[in-house]
Amino acid sequence: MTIAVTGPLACGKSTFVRILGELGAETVSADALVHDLLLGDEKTIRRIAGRFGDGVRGEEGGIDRRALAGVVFGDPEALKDLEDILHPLVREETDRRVSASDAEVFVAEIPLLFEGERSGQFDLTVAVTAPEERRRAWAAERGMGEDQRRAIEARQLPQEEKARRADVVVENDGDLDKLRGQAEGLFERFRGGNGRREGEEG
Ligand SMILES: CC(C)(COP(=O)(O)OP(=O)(O)OC[C@H]1O[C@@H](n2cnc3c(N)ncnc32)[C@H](O)[C@@H]1O)[C@@H](O)C(=O)NCCC(=O)NCCS
Ligand SMILES: Nc1ncnc2c1ncn2[C@@H]1O[C@H](COP(=O)(O)OP(=O)(O)OP(=O)(O)O)[C@@H](O)[C@H]1O
Repeated sequence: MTIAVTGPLACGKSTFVRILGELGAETVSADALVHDLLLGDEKTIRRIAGRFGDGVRGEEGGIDRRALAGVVFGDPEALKDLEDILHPLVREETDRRVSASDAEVFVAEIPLLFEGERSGQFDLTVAVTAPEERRRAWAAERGMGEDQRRAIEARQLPQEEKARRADVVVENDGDLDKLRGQAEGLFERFRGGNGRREGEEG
């Protein structure tokens, strides 16, 4: 069974997917694939430095993500150019991993799942949501400025809309033990190939 997990900025998607991985799912993250490309894929690094200048190069030869974030979050045209470079590569690698997998449960974390119209490729879609003030606090904790947070949110559908489109909604409104319990409950359903239960919240 293939499952796509999405959700807004700092809602706990990666944590939820990590728990599913610990329970036995094979997992992939679009954000992590991007980070790998920016760290070590020479061709991609050259294209991005060519478009955005050597100021976005890091000291170790890869791209400095913080510098690049400063350039693209807040400039929709620049962000689109970056997405045009990265999204086809991320899509290709995700598809390759799904096809190569023989795992009973395969989980892909895709922040722009519904914005990119990719949801039909998966057996089931899950949206993780969290109270807004909590998401803001988590974003601030990781050093993200208000302007950057707003720019990212402007590029994404509101979390209510993501939740409306998803087959299953996981409300991350408690502690980590609660989230683990939610993941365990869903994983048991996924394993039976029985994730889709219309209208029910996870
Ligand atoms: C700008 C970059 C270098 C910043 O890296 P950094 O490590 O600082 O942030 P990170 O990648 O963790 O992203 C922070 C948050 O923004 C979200 N986000 C990232 N890119 C986008 C985007 N194009 N549109 C909307 N949200 C985005 C992420 O899902 C995450 O929630 C990086 O996010 C990037 O290259 N983004 C463009 C590629 C992309 O669209 N990625 C989204 C998944 S494919
Ligand atoms: N239920 C929870 N209780 C306590 N902390 C949590 C909970 N869920 C997530 N967190 C913490 O909140 C932060 C954000 O979570 P996480 O990185 O999983 O979110 P994300 O949606 O993947 O973020 P991003 O949008 O940056 O990719 C992390 O520090 C994580 O440990």
